[in-house]
Amino acid sequence: ATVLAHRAARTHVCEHAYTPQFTRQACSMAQSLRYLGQEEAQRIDEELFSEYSFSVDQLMELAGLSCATAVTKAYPLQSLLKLPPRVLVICGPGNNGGDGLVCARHLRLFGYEPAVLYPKRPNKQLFQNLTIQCEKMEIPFLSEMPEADEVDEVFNVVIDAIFGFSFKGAVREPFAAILSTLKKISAPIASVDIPSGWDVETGVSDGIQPDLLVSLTAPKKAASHFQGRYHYLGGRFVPPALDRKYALNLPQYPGTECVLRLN
Ligand SMILES: NC(=O)C1=CN([C@@H]2O[C@H](COP(=O)(O)OP(=O)(O)OC[C@H]3O[C@@H](n4cnc5c(N)ncnc54)[C@H](OP(=O)(O)O)[C@@H]3O)[C@@H](O)[C@H]2O)[C@@H](O)CC1
Ligand SMILES: [K+]
Repeated sequence: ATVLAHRAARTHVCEHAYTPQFTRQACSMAQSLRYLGQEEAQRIDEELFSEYSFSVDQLMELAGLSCATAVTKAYPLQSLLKLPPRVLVICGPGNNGGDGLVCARHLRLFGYEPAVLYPKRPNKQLFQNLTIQCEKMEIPFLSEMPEADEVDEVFNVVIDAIFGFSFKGAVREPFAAILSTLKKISAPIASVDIPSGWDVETGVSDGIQPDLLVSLTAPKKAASHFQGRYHYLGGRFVPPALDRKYALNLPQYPGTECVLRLN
């Protein structure tokens, strides 16, 4: 809780910060950005669809765009050492994987050269559409996970869109082998919503260690264990009433930005 309060104190935009009645610290503590448990994250997700009538496609598009934007800010094209500017996007079987496909498409539009690994594809129209969109953008799909040294040789960044807030239990194949390769690479890992393989609330001690984490809607509790350089908040689609109901205390995004750096 101390870590979270500290992070929030550093990042929260506080309208009372400069008035004499409130010290910056007291005000930030009262309005800390909340880190969500697994069930709460799933409930909010469900409510966005049922009560607020969003479609999955809509929110996934905004989530994936946030991820591509955060990647672009953390690893600008001109800073990349390996050319062409290839990034590997690994997509899992749920909506986190869908965010990854959207992210790949936007990264292509931003000038990167993404390649996608999508080993377990759900039989749903949404994911088929996202796959076709990537193919039409001339994004290659890999047939297998490259070895760790090959990843380091070819790719500047690896996007981890394997599991999100619905992950539970021990990792099953083929993702266990993929995650064990990711633990060996030195290229930076950018995780979408949760570092894959981490318990959504408690994290893990021996898991992958992403360099960038993009928390969508609001950070999940595991994010308090994140040790990487860049933590962004994305998914700028939360209606104010939902923010109030769950006391999310979402910070103000700057201007028209779709991401906000938390640390
Ligand atoms: N409101 C928001 O914030 C929005 C959130 N969005 C995104 O949605 C994400 C949540 O998506 P989600 O609910 O589809 O689940 P997700 O985490 O992708 O994985 C489920 C899949 O993983 C599998 N699986 C589970 N455990 C496993 C294991 N141990 N080992 C192996 N497999 C395992 C499981 O398989 P099953 O158990 O069904 O066999 C299932 O197929 C969220 O994090 C965010 O990125 C945006 O798109 C839109 C707005
Ligand atoms: K992930």
